[in-house]
Amino acid sequence: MKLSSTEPIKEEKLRRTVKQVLECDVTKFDPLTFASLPPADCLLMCYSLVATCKDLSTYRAALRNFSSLLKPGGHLLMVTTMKCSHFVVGQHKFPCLFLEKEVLEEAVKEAGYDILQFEMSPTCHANNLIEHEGISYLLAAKG
Ligand SMILES: C[S@@+](CC[C@H](N)C(=O)[O-])C[C@H]1O[C@@H](n2cnc3c(N)ncnc32)[C@H](O)[C@@H]1O
Repeated sequence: MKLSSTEPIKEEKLRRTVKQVLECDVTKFDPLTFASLPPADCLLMCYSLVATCKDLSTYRAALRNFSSLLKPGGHLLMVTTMKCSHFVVGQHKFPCLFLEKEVLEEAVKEAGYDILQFEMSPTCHANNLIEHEGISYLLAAKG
């Protein structure tokens, strides 16, 4: 992979900004088992829940568990591969939760959020390691 000339600067900035790395298990009612943090202003979830949850009820529960880390009025920013059936890592093929826009929005609302913005990009990852139809960007506020 070729890095752009701004990558070292971005990496340095990120390393300065990140203060702590914590273990998190979204399948647990209390996802940060070994730590206690004040409620966050913002949560960022990228490509994780569809890869982690085997069905919709697990997905809904994980979203609720994860959201317990956010303060009321705080923001959730979620990036999701849409209509994804599987992804490949090395020799292994993993199933992915197949999500459509309406189902995703319903799950987010059910977890106690007001959706502020939802955008779909038809852009797909340019390789055959993942089968999907676009990427969604969702911004929501916790009620
Ligand atoms: C497809 S990767 C996305 C990684 C990263 N967020 C990114 O954007 O590149 C899915 C991630 O979900 C994490 N994961 C799997 N099970 C999890 C769980 N129960 N709780 C929290 N994260 C989990 C994996 O460790 C992995 O990093």
